[in-house]
Amino acid sequence: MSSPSPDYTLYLVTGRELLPPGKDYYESLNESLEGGVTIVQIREKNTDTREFLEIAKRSKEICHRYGVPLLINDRIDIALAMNADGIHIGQSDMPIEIARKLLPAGSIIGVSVNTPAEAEEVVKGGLADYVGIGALWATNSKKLTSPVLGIRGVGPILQTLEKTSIKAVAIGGIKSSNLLRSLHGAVSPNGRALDGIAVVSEIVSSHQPSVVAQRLCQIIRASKDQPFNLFSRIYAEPPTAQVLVDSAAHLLRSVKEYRPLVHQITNNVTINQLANATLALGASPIMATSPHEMEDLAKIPGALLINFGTISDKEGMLAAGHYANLERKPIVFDPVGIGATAYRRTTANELLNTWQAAVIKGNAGEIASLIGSNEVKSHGVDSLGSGFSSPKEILCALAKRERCIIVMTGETDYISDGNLTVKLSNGSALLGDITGSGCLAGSTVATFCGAENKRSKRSEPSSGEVEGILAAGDMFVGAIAGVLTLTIASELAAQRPEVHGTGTFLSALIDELYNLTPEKIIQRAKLEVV
Ligand SMILES: Cc1ncc(COP(=O)(O)OP(=O)(O)O)c(N)n1
Ligand SMILES: Cc1nc(C(=O)O)sc1CCOP(=O)(O)O
Ligand SMILES: [Mg+2]
Repeated sequence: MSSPSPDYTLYLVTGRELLPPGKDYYESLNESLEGGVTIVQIREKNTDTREFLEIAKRSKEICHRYGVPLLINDRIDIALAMNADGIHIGQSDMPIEIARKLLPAGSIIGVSVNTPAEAEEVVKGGLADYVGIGALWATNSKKLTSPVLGIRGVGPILQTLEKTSIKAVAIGGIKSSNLLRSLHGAVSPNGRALDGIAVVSEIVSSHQPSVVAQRLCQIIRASKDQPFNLFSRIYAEPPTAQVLVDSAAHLLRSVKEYRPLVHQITNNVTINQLANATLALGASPIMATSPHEMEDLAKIPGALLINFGTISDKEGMLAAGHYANLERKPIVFDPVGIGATAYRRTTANELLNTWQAAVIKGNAGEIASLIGSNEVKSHGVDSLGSGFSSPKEILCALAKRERCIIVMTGETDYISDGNLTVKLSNGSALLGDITGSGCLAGSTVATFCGAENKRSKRSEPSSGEVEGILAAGDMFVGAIAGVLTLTIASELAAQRPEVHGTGTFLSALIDELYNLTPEKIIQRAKLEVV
């Protein structure tokens, strides 16, 4: 019977050159294992064979005290000489066919991959136990010969493994600070996630490797326990339209109770409108853009809206999103006009590669550009035509790929978390005649996501439960609430006798947001689960 597959959860690759001054290597290894490291690879790039062999033998003794397998990097001779549990080889190392022949049956063999094609080769060969996918982020611990993948580069590689038993770890620049982002985003479109994370410097360079290892393990195990979509609360059974409307309507009370700070990096066309809409709902807007204050700002409870209408603050957007993920604040991303220019598309990719959005909101043209569909065209920041023939299919696919809630605004609005999709039919035609109605939707969605985040953290869950979630709370309901409040307020505004055009409509709209109540939302909401 073949030996059980190793636990790849927390994969330590050693690097003695990175030890803190005075820290003994064997002590550090022992503490790392105490902290929860589940598999170890000895990586010695500039060590004489005799010394490497000695280190490998002693390391194996220590690892086996914890029942942890010990692998050797590159050097099959060393692995054979000290009867290692396996080896890790890269694309330019000993071919796996020869390694498999030389090593005892049952040895663990891992292969580095940087592209789906390399992963497909591994799958075709059928000889590897796992792949090391890297480099995920930039790293100083190895001179890279292949491009840094970024989060969005891992999914397609995992997709090639979907129907196999080959395990996968990611490696390269993974720290406690980007671990949740890495775990959440590194998933194939069909939900195949990583089996573990490989680190060198985050553990080796620490004076307290057991503390670091323990925390990394806690986060990795918690995120493995989380359902596919880490944002929307997984319902015992699919909620009815009425349950969703009631939840969304009553979230208005949380906005007024918690007055969440809604940090909005937006464009100079609509900034004043968005700030007033946020205030009208009872929340507190801050429109800061400097990257230098994002770390502090992210600590203040609430949510972050990133609307790249004028993309004049990219550095601020990158920093704000990074710290919002760290502080587990929901991020609403509005890729305004993404279909209009190549620069917008590459910037959106860069932003989404750096941080994980809780909600992505766009019109049909922007959604089409994000998912790479030609069915709907963009015209500048607007969308052309009557929309998708199957909006639910498009939104579910995008939600699964981006691992977040997708909001598509238009004459009819759609919201999906990849499993559940709702259609919302409220709204006055005058919304389409004023500037920034789409931007307003992003702002109201961020306002309610911020309130929901605050509400759901009211009773701090056990740390394990929060660890695995990037932004606590039901962002699906937050998104529904944001769209419903804006569209229902627009209907009420359009009916007011003093409204004779877009100018009076806009001020009436802010008034109606100010006077909105849960009852009005429940009474007027036109929402159906599709
Ligand atoms: C787990 C894991 N993944 C990738 C690597 C890199 O291996 P390789 O490409 O052979 O590069 P070197 O480590 O040999 O420089 C790894 N070692 N471990
Ligand atoms: C050993 C190794 N292999 C990589 C790859 O991309 O294959 S990146 C890497 C070094 C990872 O070190 P750190 O965790 O300190 O960034
Ligand atoms: Mg190698």
